[in-house]
Amino acid sequence: MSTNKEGLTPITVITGFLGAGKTTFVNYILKEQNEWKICVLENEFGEVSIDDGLVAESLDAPEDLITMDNGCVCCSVRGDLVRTLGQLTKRRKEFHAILLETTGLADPAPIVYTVQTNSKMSENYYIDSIVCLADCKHVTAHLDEVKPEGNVNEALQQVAFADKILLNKIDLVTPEEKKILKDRLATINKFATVIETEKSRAPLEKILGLNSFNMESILNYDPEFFENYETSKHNTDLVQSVGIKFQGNLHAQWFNMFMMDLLKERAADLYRTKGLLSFHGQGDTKFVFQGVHEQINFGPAKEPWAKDEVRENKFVFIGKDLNREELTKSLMECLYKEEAK
Ligand SMILES: Nc1nc2c(ncn2[C@@H]2O[C@H](COP(=O)(O)OP(=O)(O)OP(=O)(O)O)[C@@H](O)[C@H]2O)c(=O)[nH]1
Repeated sequence: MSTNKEGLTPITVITGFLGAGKTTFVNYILKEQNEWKICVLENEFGEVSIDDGLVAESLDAPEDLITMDNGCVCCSVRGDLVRTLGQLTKRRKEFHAILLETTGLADPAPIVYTVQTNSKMSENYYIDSIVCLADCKHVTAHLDEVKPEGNVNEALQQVAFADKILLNKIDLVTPEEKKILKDRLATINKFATVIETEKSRAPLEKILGLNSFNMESILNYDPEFFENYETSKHNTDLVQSVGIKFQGNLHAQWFNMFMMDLLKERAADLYRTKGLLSFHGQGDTKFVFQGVHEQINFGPAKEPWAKDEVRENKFVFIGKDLNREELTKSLMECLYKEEAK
């Protein structure tokens, strides 16, 4: 490993707004980087956890994935993150690197603050890099969002604090749109290295083990950083997460119609949708559903339903003004019923 912090364990903090490609990036690293033993800390915004299952499929050992589920890591940073990294101290020398995947609504500032100022953290770990995934198609709208007084714009903070910005999903924009976006990002953060990616596939020699985290550029962005970030300043109440779980097989056509109608009306408000689904007539195939606003990916999971696994459909909707009862009712109506043949 090329690091000047011998003896400490490097942490790569992976940030970026909801659906930008963070989990795709973690999975890509786990597949590409075969020589390193990597520990993944996963923190997901959403009442029902789906990403941990998708990351676990790429790991050799299940104990190398630690899920932090006591809320958003930047809000509970002194609790969950400090405790998790504290417990990991005993095992940390087993690992070449730690990947910390934050939620799409996390402000990286309190995380940086804690690792830099908490002696138990700084005696064992250091931040190697803050990598921000930026979804070329949607990041501008999130950067433009005006937040109520006293609340940070998380998308802006994520870009501002990064030393690497992965301009992801370049397949979804024109060269002109990409140029405008690059110029915009440079007005927020002119220090970060920008790497264009599709499916988060950045050359890893440009990402890992470079000790590229730069406190100076952060202080340049926010000279009062150490006074400002003892507590988190984002408000997750502005965005709702509705998690729904139920057993049974879905009717493919009814579910498709439900999703199409929902997106037609609510794509702008629906930041993120995720699901693990069981369909009638599809045998043991487990389906994964991934949506970012109007952009939907749908297909079979890598692993089918296991023999003794309960076939529970799981959905997460993250966005504004979501109605839990309505969503639950509409989804339950998509269940296949014998008499509906
Ligand atoms: N078209 C396109 N889709 C992509 C690209 N990269 C990732 N995706 C898709 O975008 C969706 C979201 O990707 P994730 O990796 O789950 O995003 P995330 O940032 O982890 O999402 P959250 O954890 O919910 O914040 C998935 O359906 C991915 O397959 C890309 O370069 N192009």
